[in-house]
Amino acid sequence: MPAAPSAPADSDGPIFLKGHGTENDFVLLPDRADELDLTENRVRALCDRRAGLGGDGVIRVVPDADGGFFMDYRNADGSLAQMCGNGARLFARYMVDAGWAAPGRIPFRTRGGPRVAHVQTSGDVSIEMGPATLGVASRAAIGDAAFAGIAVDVGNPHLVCLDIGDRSTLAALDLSHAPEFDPQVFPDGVNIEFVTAQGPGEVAMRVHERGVGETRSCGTGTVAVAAATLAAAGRTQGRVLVNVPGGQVTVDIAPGTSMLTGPAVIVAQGRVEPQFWAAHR
Ligand SMILES: N[C@@H](CCC[C@H](N)C(=O)O)C(=O)O
Repeated sequence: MPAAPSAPADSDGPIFLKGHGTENDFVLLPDRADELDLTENRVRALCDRRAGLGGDGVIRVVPDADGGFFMDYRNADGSLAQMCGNGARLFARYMVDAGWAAPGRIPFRTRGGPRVAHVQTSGDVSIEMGPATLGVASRAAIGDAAFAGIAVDVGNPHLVCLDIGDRSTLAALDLSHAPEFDPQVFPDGVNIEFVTAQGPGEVAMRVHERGVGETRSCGTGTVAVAAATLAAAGRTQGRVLVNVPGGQVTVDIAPGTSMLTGPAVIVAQGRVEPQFWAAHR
């Protein structure tokens, strides 16, 4: 179980934890005193997979003045995002394991609005993700190949491309570069999911994340995909199992809200070296 760290002094180099949710991996920075100066440069340095700790993003875990908690999520390129579903599970797992919150129902804030985690002493974590709102039809392109998609807002922006072919077509997509998208529909960039059906209530997807690149999972993306999958079948609620390269999550869509359930794994903890922290100010 992770220890509840004492207040990190910015000059000492902060306490960190490393973990993942379905292999979408993050550096957690517990910041009980809300004093860490988390610059874009520091986020990029921590997420660097060769010269840093490595991660798809950084999450600062911060208490709120009202006794609640704030998930300060940053993408690996240093940009801010409204919400991160896999990261939220890890954030909530940390708070329970470290004794910041009692097991059970844990409300918290994100830039995308309030959310609620459901965490027990062990096992999967569920996050009430709010509404997944379907928007306009749009397109993604990878080289000469175009894919019809639909915009879905899960607090952050997604472009879900359903029925792109079979599993081998999905596996063959080149996501080493960002797919093209319509900047008029997505002026702030977009996370793009490519999806194939796998049977009743089950799909497989790959994702290219805004501010990161291809990741092995995206929690908000799985919720967007579940909502789009159900809508394509004329449904507004139901359960969808979503297979991602890093594992499987369960998404329950209901009118006006959604629930994401999956693993949250803390792998290690330590302290960032003061020299590293100072060098990337
Ligand atoms: N991996 C996340 C999503 C992180 C934010 C995203 N890259 C964005 O910029 O919107 C998830 O699990 O939801």
